[in-house]
Amino acid sequence: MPAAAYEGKECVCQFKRGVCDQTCVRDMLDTPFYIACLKLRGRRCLVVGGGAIGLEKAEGILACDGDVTVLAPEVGPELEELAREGSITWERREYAGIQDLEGVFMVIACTDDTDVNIAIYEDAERRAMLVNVVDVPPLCNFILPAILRTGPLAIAISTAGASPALAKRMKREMAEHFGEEYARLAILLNQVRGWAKGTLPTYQERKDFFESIVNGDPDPIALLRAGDEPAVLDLIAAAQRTHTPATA
Ligand SMILES: C[C@@]1(CC(=O)O)c2cc3[nH]c(cc4nc(cc5[nH]c(cc(n2)[C@H]1CCC(=O)O)[C@@](C)(CC(=O)O)[C@@H]5CCC(=O)O)C(CC(=O)O)=C4CCC(=O)O)c(CCC(=O)O)c3CC(=O)O
Ligand SMILES: NC(=O)C1=CN([C@@H]2O[C@H](COP(=O)(O)OP(=O)(O)OC[C@H]3O[C@@H](n4cnc5c(N)ncnc54)[C@H](O)[C@@H]3O)[C@@H](O)[C@H]2O)C=CC1
Repeated sequence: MPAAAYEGKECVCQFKRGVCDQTCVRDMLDTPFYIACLKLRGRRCLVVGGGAIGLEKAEGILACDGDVTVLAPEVGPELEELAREGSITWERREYAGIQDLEGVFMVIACTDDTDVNIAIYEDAERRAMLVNVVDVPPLCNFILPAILRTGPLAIAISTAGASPALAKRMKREMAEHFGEEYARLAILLNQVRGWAKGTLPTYQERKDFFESIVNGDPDPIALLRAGDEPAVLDLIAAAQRTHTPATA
């Protein structure tokens, strides 16, 4: 929806309530986002709200080995099952204040109560921690991109909130271009990282080694696409021979 379409309408983000003045729409496109990959394994992540959106967020965090607590008086059957099997912790009550954020790395708020969502955002900001209130840009200090995952590869697409629908389309199109062969090549190259670090003394030499394979002739991606993994292993072995220092 073009920004002008918000004018004079009830505020979509519900933060300011009342009529939208487009502040958050403008702010988002003016915000340079710092893109990072978070390690959630073993970290406490709190999802407040246990509806369809809460489930989606809990599953996303679980897929990254985060330690998920869902805080909500009512949850859907899937979350109930995840709690029963011990995959998540369900605290069956309402959000009670900043003490609920103690020891928590990241909080995602998806209740259907705007006042609660605002309180969570403000408490989290007071603690300088990560907070995302789903679909409410002014109540997020990080936003979630659309992600295409294949093995160790993750391609994240953000439109800075301009159009999540477009991010989803781009994800589909990326999937057609970047298939399994890229993930396989990443894995094969990871297997020689130890060798490279132990054998090639400088960053420049390691860079030259990896780039000679990735951008090599024959093209390793084309070889993998043709199902010829042995040829890629040969390519890697040949690069190892070429790049090994004479004294090593
Ligand atoms: C800012 C952000 C904050 C955040 O939530 O993190 C945000 C905000 C808002 N989303 C809205 C709408 C929709 N969001 C989706 C879907 C996704 N939204 C996601 C992220 C983000 N959404 C962050 C920015 C991402 C970026 O950088 O582009 C994705 C990528 C990731 C995820 O959520 O995990 C996930 C796709 C995942 C996937 O499938 O891969 C769909 C489509 C659908 O539901 O299928 C629609 C309807 C179509 C449309 O609007 O485009 C609205 C208007 C609400 C309204 O109109 O009421 C707002 C608020 C506003 O615009 O004011
Ligand atoms: N369902 C959808 O497709 C979309 C929903 N949204 C928005 O995301 C939010 C969540 O959506 P749903 O999961 O569908 O909502 P829902 O109504 O199914 O779930 C709301 C959850 O919040 C919990 N909750 C309410 N007050 C609470 C409190 N004080 N403390 C802790 N938990 C509390 C409820 O117990 C429930 O588990 C809503 O604001 C909705 O407008 C946004 C985009 C799409």
